[in-house]
Amino acid sequence: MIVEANVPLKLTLFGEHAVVYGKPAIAYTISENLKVRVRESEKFYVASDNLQLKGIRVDLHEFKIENENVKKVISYVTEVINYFSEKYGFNNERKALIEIESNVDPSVGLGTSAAVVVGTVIAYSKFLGLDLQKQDIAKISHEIELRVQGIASIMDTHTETYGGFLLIRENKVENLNIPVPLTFSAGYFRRIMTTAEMLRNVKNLKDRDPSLFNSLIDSIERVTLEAKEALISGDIDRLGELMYVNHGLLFSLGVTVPILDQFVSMSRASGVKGCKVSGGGGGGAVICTKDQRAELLMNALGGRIVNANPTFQGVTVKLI
Ligand SMILES: Nc1ncnc2c1ncn2[C@@H]1O[C@H](COP(=O)(O)OP(=O)(O)OP(=O)(O)O)[C@@H](O)[C@H]1O
Ligand SMILES: C[C@@](O)(CCO)CC(=O)[O-]
Ligand SMILES: [Mg+2]
Repeated sequence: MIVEANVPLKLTLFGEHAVVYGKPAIAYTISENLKVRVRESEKFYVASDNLQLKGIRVDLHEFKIENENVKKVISYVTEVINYFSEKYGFNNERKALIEIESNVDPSVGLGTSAAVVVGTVIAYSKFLGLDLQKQDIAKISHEIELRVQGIASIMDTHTETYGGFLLIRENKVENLNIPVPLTFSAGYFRRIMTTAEMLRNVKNLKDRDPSLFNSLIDSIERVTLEAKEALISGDIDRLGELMYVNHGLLFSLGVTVPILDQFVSMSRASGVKGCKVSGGGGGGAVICTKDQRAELLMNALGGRIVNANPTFQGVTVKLI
Protein backbone atom coordinates (compact mmCIF):
# COMPACT_ATOMS: atom_id res chain seq x y z
CA MET A 1 0.00 0.00 0.00
CA ILE A 2 1.20 3.49 -0.90
CA VAL A 3 -0.39 6.63 0.54
CA GLU A 4 -0.12 9.57 -1.84
CA ALA A 5 -0.82 13.21 -0.95
CA ASN A 6 -1.29 15.80 -3.65
CA VAL A 7 -0.66 19.34 -2.42
CA PRO A 8 -1.37 22.46 -4.49
CA LEU A 9 1.35 25.11 -4.42
CA LYS A 10 0.41 28.71 -3.71
CA LEU A 11 1.05 32.32 -4.66
CA THR A 12 0.83 35.21 -2.25
CA LEU A 13 -1.13 38.11 -3.74
CA PHE A 14 -0.63 40.58 -0.88
CA GLY A 15 0.86 40.83 2.58
CA GLU A 16 3.79 38.39 2.72
CA HIS A 17 6.26 39.07 5.54
CA ALA A 18 3.81 41.52 7.19
CA VAL A 19 1.55 38.51 7.91
CA VAL A 20 4.28 37.10 10.17
CA TYR A 21 3.78 40.17 12.40
CA GLY A 22 -0.01 39.86 12.63
CA LYS A 23 -1.00 41.80 9.50
CA PRO A 24 -3.51 40.42 6.96
CA ALA A 25 -2.46 38.68 3.74
CA ILE A 26 -4.14 37.20 0.67
CA ALA A 27 -2.96 33.96 -0.97
CA TYR A 28 -4.43 31.38 -3.35
CA THR A 29 -3.66 27.87 -4.56
CA ILE A 30 -2.46 27.33 -8.14
CA SER A 31 -2.44 24.53 -10.70
CA GLU A 32 1.07 23.35 -9.80
CA ASN A 33 1.46 20.70 -7.14
CA LEU A 34 3.83 18.63 -5.07
CA LYS A 35 3.24 14.96 -4.29
CA VAL A 36 4.35 13.06 -1.21
CA ARG A 37 4.21 9.26 -1.26
CA VAL A 38 4.62 7.13 1.86
CA ARG A 39 5.12 3.36 1.85
CA GLU A 40 6.34 0.64 4.21
CA SER A 41 10.11 0.19 4.29
CA GLU A 42 12.73 -1.69 6.33
CA LYS A 43 14.27 1.67 7.34
CA PHE A 44 13.24 5.33 7.31
CA TYR A 45 14.18 6.92 3.99
CA VAL A 46 13.48 10.27 2.41
CA ALA A 47 13.87 10.48 -1.36
CA SER A 48 13.46 13.46 -3.64
CA ASP A 49 14.38 13.80 -7.26
CA ASN A 50 14.09 17.47 -7.07
CA LEU A 51 16.67 18.87 -4.73
CA GLN A 52 19.92 20.53 -5.65
CA LEU A 53 21.34 17.32 -4.13
CA LYS A 54 19.71 15.37 -6.92
CA GLY A 55 18.55 11.83 -6.22
CA ILE A 56 19.54 11.91 -2.53
CA ARG A 57 18.48 8.97 -0.40
CA VAL A 58 19.10 9.47 3.25
CA ASP A 59 19.21 6.77 5.90
CA LEU A 60 17.66 8.55 8.86
CA HIS A 61 19.25 6.13 11.31
CA GLU A 62 22.72 7.15 10.25
CA PHE A 63 21.93 10.78 10.20
CA LYS A 64 25.13 11.92 11.83
CA ILE A 65 27.25 10.84 8.91
CA GLU A 66 25.24 13.02 6.51
CA ASN A 67 26.36 16.59 5.92
CA GLU A 68 24.60 19.66 7.35
CA ASN A 69 23.07 20.67 4.01
CA VAL A 70 21.26 17.38 3.60
CA LYS A 71 20.06 17.55 7.17
CA LYS A 72 18.71 21.06 6.65
CA VAL A 73 16.97 20.25 3.39
CA ILE A 74 15.11 17.24 4.76
CA SER A 75 14.39 18.74 8.18
CA TYR A 76 10.76 19.51 7.24
CA VAL A 77 10.19 15.76 6.75
CA THR A 78 12.15 14.58 9.78
CA GLU A 79 10.25 17.03 12.01
CA VAL A 80 6.96 15.46 10.86
CA ILE A 81 8.22 12.01 11.86
CA ASN A 82 9.44 13.39 15.21
CA TYR A 83 6.09 15.10 15.77
CA PHE A 84 4.08 11.88 15.44
CA SER A 85 6.51 10.03 17.60
CA GLU A 86 6.37 12.72 20.34
CA LYS A 87 2.67 13.60 20.27
CA TYR A 88 1.07 10.33 19.25
CA GLY A 89 3.58 7.92 20.75
CA PHE A 90 4.50 6.19 17.48
CA ASN A 91 7.91 4.91 18.35
CA ASN A 92 9.04 4.51 14.79
CA GLU A 93 7.86 0.89 14.81
CA ARG A 94 6.39 1.35 11.31
CA LYS A 95 9.20 2.60 9.13
CA ALA A 96 8.53 4.40 5.90
CA LEU A 97 10.02 5.46 2.62
CA ILE A 98 8.88 9.03 1.99
CA GLU A 99 9.17 10.21 -1.60
CA ILE A 100 8.68 13.80 -2.72
CA GLU A 101 7.91 14.66 -6.30
CA SER A 102 7.39 18.05 -7.86
CA ASN A 103 8.07 19.62 -11.23
CA VAL A 104 8.73 22.96 -9.56
CA ASP A 105 12.19 23.62 -8.11
CA PRO A 106 12.43 23.65 -4.31
CA SER A 107 12.50 26.99 -2.52
CA VAL A 108 11.03 29.29 -5.15
CA GLY A 109 8.47 31.25 -3.16
CA LEU A 110 5.56 29.00 -4.14
CA GLY A 111 5.11 27.46 -0.70
CA THR A 112 7.18 24.35 -1.46
CA SER A 113 8.29 24.04 2.18
CA ALA A 114 4.68 24.11 3.38
CA ALA A 115 3.72 21.61 0.66
CA VAL A 116 6.39 19.17 1.87
CA VAL A 117 5.06 19.52 5.43
CA VAL A 118 1.33 19.37 4.61
CA GLY A 119 1.87 16.43 2.23
CA THR A 120 4.01 14.50 4.70
CA VAL A 121 1.63 15.19 7.62
CA ILE A 122 -1.44 13.93 5.76
CA ALA A 123 0.24 10.95 4.04
CA TYR A 124 2.33 9.80 7.02
CA SER A 125 -0.59 10.14 9.48
CA LYS A 126 -2.79 8.05 7.17
CA PHE A 127 0.04 5.53 6.85
CA LEU A 128 0.05 5.30 10.66
CA GLY A 129 -3.72 4.64 10.63
CA LEU A 130 -4.80 8.08 11.83
CA ASP A 131 -7.68 9.92 10.18
CA LEU A 132 -7.00 13.62 10.75
CA GLN A 133 -9.39 16.39 9.73
CA LYS A 134 -8.19 19.31 7.60
CA GLN A 135 -8.25 21.53 10.68
CA ASP A 136 -5.74 19.22 12.38
CA ILE A 137 -3.58 18.90 9.25
CA ALA A 138 -3.34 22.70 8.96
CA LYS A 139 -2.58 23.19 12.65
CA ILE A 140 0.06 20.45 12.90
CA SER A 141 1.69 21.55 9.64
CA HIS A 142 2.00 25.12 10.84
CA GLU A 143 3.52 23.98 14.10
CA ILE A 144 6.13 21.95 12.19
CA GLU A 145 6.98 24.67 9.66
CA LEU A 146 7.42 27.07 12.56
CA ARG A 147 9.67 24.60 14.41
CA VAL A 148 11.97 24.21 11.40
CA GLN A 149 12.10 27.85 10.30
CA GLY A 150 11.94 29.56 13.68
CA ILE A 151 9.60 32.17 12.15
CA ALA A 152 6.45 31.43 10.09
CA SER A 153 2.85 32.55 9.77
CA ILE A 154 -0.06 30.15 9.20
CA MET A 155 -0.44 31.40 5.62
CA ASP A 156 1.27 28.77 3.46
CA THR A 157 0.32 25.65 5.42
CA HIS A 158 -3.32 26.75 5.78
CA THR A 159 -3.72 27.92 2.18
CA GLU A 160 -2.37 24.65 0.80
CA THR A 161 -4.50 22.59 3.18
CA TYR A 162 -7.80 24.33 2.35
CA GLY A 163 -7.27 25.71 -1.20
CA GLY A 164 -8.92 28.67 -2.96
CA PHE A 165 -8.46 32.41 -2.38
CA LEU A 166 -7.92 33.05 1.31
CA LEU A 167 -7.60 36.08 3.52
CA ILE A 168 -5.30 35.30 6.44
CA ARG A 169 -6.06 37.50 9.41
CA GLU A 170 -5.42 37.18 13.15
CA ASN A 171 -4.31 33.56 12.80
CA LYS A 172 -7.50 32.58 11.00
CA VAL A 173 -8.35 32.00 7.36
CA GLU A 174 -11.40 33.38 5.57
CA ASN A 175 -12.52 32.16 2.17
CA LEU A 176 -12.78 35.01 -0.35
CA ASN A 177 -15.56 34.64 -2.90
CA ILE A 178 -14.23 36.09 -6.11
CA PRO A 179 -17.10 36.94 -8.47
CA VAL A 180 -15.24 36.91 -11.79
CA PRO A 181 -13.02 34.06 -13.00
CA LEU A 182 -9.64 35.45 -12.13
CA THR A 183 -6.20 34.34 -13.14
CA PHE A 184 -2.68 35.69 -13.12
CA SER A 185 0.64 35.38 -14.91
CA ALA A 186 3.36 34.03 -12.65
CA GLY A 187 6.76 32.42 -12.64
CA TYR A 188 10.02 32.37 -10.78
CA PHE A 189 13.62 33.46 -11.08
CA ARG A 190 16.65 31.76 -9.64
CA ARG A 191 16.65 32.20 -5.91
CA ILE A 192 19.71 32.84 -3.84
CA MET A 193 18.17 32.76 -0.36
CA THR A 194 15.65 30.54 1.41
CA THR A 195 12.53 31.97 3.02
CA ALA A 196 13.98 31.20 6.45
CA GLU A 197 16.98 33.45 5.65
CA MET A 198 14.76 36.24 4.28
CA LEU A 199 12.61 36.06 7.41
CA ARG A 200 15.71 36.56 9.56
CA ASN A 201 16.74 39.61 7.46
CA VAL A 202 13.33 41.18 7.94
CA LYS A 203 13.46 40.49 11.66
CA ASN A 204 16.85 42.28 11.76
CA LEU A 205 15.29 45.37 10.24
CA LYS A 206 12.50 45.21 12.82
CA ASP A 207 15.03 45.00 15.65
CA ARG A 208 17.23 47.78 14.24
CA ASP A 209 14.48 50.27 13.43
CA PRO A 210 11.10 49.23 14.85
CA SER A 211 9.39 52.50 14.01
CA LEU A 212 10.34 52.40 10.31
CA PHE A 213 9.47 48.71 10.21
CA ASN A 214 6.05 49.30 11.75
CA SER A 215 5.20 52.05 9.31
CA LEU A 216 6.10 49.73 6.40
CA ILE A 217 3.97 46.84 7.62
CA ASP A 218 1.10 49.22 8.47
CA SER A 219 1.20 50.36 4.85
CA ILE A 220 1.21 46.74 3.65
CA GLU A 221 -1.86 46.13 5.81
CA ARG A 222 -3.68 49.06 4.23
CA VAL A 223 -2.79 47.89 0.72
CA THR A 224 -3.92 44.32 1.50
CA LEU A 225 -7.29 45.42 2.86
CA GLU A 226 -7.90 47.65 -0.16
CA ALA A 227 -6.84 44.80 -2.43
CA LYS A 228 -9.43 42.57 -0.81
CA GLU A 229 -12.15 45.04 -1.89
CA ALA A 230 -10.70 45.26 -5.41
CA LEU A 231 -10.65 41.46 -5.67
CA ILE A 232 -14.22 41.09 -4.48
CA SER A 233 -15.47 43.76 -6.86
CA GLY A 234 -13.37 42.44 -9.77
CA ASP A 235 -11.56 45.78 -10.18
CA ILE A 236 -8.40 44.59 -11.94
CA ASP A 237 -7.01 48.09 -12.58
CA ARG A 238 -7.05 48.89 -8.87
CA LEU A 239 -5.74 45.45 -7.98
CA GLY A 240 -2.80 45.91 -10.34
CA GLU A 241 -1.98 49.35 -8.95
CA LEU A 242 -1.93 47.90 -5.44
CA MET A 243 0.37 45.05 -6.55
CA TYR A 244 2.99 47.61 -7.63
CA VAL A 245 2.62 49.44 -4.31
CA ASN A 246 3.04 46.17 -2.39
CA HIS A 247 6.16 45.38 -4.42
CA GLY A 248 7.59 48.81 -3.52
CA LEU A 249 6.98 48.13 0.16
CA LEU A 250 8.67 44.72 -0.12
CA PHE A 251 11.61 46.46 -1.81
CA SER A 252 11.72 48.77 1.22
CA LEU A 253 11.70 45.78 3.55
CA GLY A 254 14.76 44.53 1.62
CA VAL A 255 13.36 41.26 0.28
CA THR A 256 13.59 41.95 -3.45
CA VAL A 257 16.67 41.40 -5.66
CA PRO A 258 17.72 43.23 -8.86
CA ILE A 259 16.27 40.71 -11.33
CA LEU A 260 12.86 40.88 -9.64
CA ASP A 261 12.90 44.69 -9.51
CA GLN A 262 13.97 44.81 -13.14
CA PHE A 263 11.18 42.44 -14.17
CA VAL A 264 8.51 44.35 -12.21
CA SER A 265 9.75 47.69 -13.48
CA MET A 266 9.91 46.55 -17.12
CA SER A 267 6.43 45.02 -16.83
CA ARG A 268 5.08 48.31 -15.59
CA ALA A 269 6.79 50.24 -18.39
CA SER A 270 5.29 47.89 -20.97
CA GLY A 271 1.76 48.43 -19.69
CA VAL A 272 1.11 45.38 -17.46
CA LYS A 273 -1.54 46.42 -14.91
CA GLY A 274 0.21 44.99 -11.87
CA CYS A 275 3.19 42.87 -10.77
CA LYS A 276 5.03 42.05 -7.58
CA VAL A 277 7.36 39.60 -5.92
CA SER A 278 5.42 36.74 -4.28
CA GLY A 279 6.45 34.77 -1.18
CA GLY A 280 9.66 35.08 0.77
CA GLY A 281 11.69 36.98 -1.88
CA GLY A 282 15.46 36.96 -2.34
CA GLY A 283 14.72 35.79 -5.90
CA GLY A 284 11.94 33.31 -6.54
CA ALA A 285 8.33 33.94 -7.51
CA VAL A 286 6.67 36.92 -9.16
CA ILE A 287 2.99 37.42 -9.90
CA CYS A 288 1.28 39.82 -12.35
CA THR A 289 -2.22 40.50 -13.55
CA LYS A 290 -2.82 38.11 -16.48
CA ASP A 291 -0.81 39.50 -19.38
CA GLN A 292 1.10 37.97 -22.26
CA ARG A 293 3.65 40.78 -22.08
CA ALA A 294 4.56 39.77 -18.54
CA GLU A 295 5.05 36.16 -19.66
CA LEU A 296 7.24 37.19 -22.60
CA LEU A 297 9.33 39.36 -20.30
CA MET A 298 9.67 36.55 -17.78
CA ASN A 299 11.00 34.25 -20.48
CA ALA A 300 13.29 36.90 -21.88
CA LEU A 301 14.84 37.56 -18.46
CA GLY A 302 15.44 33.86 -17.74
CA GLY A 303 12.45 33.18 -15.50
CA ARG A 304 10.30 30.05 -15.58
CA ILE A 305 6.54 30.44 -16.08
CA VAL A 306 4.22 28.43 -13.83
CA ASN A 307 0.54 27.60 -14.23
CA ALA A 308 -1.06 30.25 -12.01
CA ASN A 309 -4.68 29.22 -12.69
CA PRO A 310 -6.50 29.05 -9.34
CA THR A 311 -7.53 25.74 -7.77
CA PHE A 312 -10.07 25.30 -4.98
CA GLN A 313 -9.66 21.86 -3.47
CA GLY A 314 -6.64 22.04 -1.17
CA VAL A 315 -4.65 18.95 -0.24
CA THR A 316 -6.04 15.51 -1.16
CA VAL A 317 -4.87 12.04 -0.23
CA LYS A 318 -5.45 8.59 -1.77
CA LEU A 319 -4.26 5.01 -1.50
CA ILE A 320 -2.57 3.52 -4.54
N1 LIG B 1 10.81 18.76 -3.91
C1 LIG B 1 11.28 18.87 -2.65
N2 LIG B 1 11.86 17.82 -2.05
C2 LIG B 1 12.33 17.92 -0.78
N3 LIG B 1 12.29 19.05 -0.05
C3 LIG B 1 11.74 20.12 -0.60
C4 LIG B 1 11.21 20.11 -1.93
N4 LIG B 1 10.72 21.33 -2.19
C5 LIG B 1 10.94 22.09 -1.09
N5 LIG B 1 11.55 21.38 -0.13
C6 LIG B 1 11.96 21.86 1.21
O1 LIG B 1 11.53 23.21 1.36
C7 LIG B 1 12.66 24.11 1.46
C8 LIG B 1 12.36 25.40 0.73
O2 LIG B 1 11.60 26.22 1.54
P1 LIG B 1 11.41 27.77 1.28
O3 LIG B 1 10.44 28.25 2.29
O4 LIG B 1 12.72 28.45 1.19
O5 LIG B 1 10.76 27.85 -0.20
P2 LIG B 1 9.24 28.05 -0.58
O6 LIG B 1 8.39 27.44 0.45
O7 LIG B 1 9.05 27.59 -2.01
O8 LIG B 1 9.10 29.62 -0.57
P3 LIG B 1 8.03 30.53 0.26
O9 LIG B 1 8.09 30.05 1.67
O10 LIG B 1 8.55 31.89 0.08
O11 LIG B 1 6.71 30.30 -0.39
C9 LIG B 1 13.80 23.33 0.85
O12 LIG B 1 15.05 23.77 1.36
C10 LIG B 1 13.48 21.90 1.30
O13 LIG B 1 13.82 21.73 2.66
C1 LIG C 1 7.43 35.37 3.87
C2 LIG C 1 6.17 34.67 4.29
O1 LIG C 1 5.21 35.65 4.67
C3 LIG C 1 5.54 33.91 3.13
C4 LIG C 1 6.36 32.80 2.55
O2 LIG C 1 5.63 32.16 1.52
C5 LIG C 1 6.48 33.75 5.44
C6 LIG C 1 5.27 33.25 6.21
O3 LIG C 1 4.17 33.82 6.08
O4 LIG C 1 5.46 32.28 6.98
MG1 LIG D 1 8.36 28.21 2.45
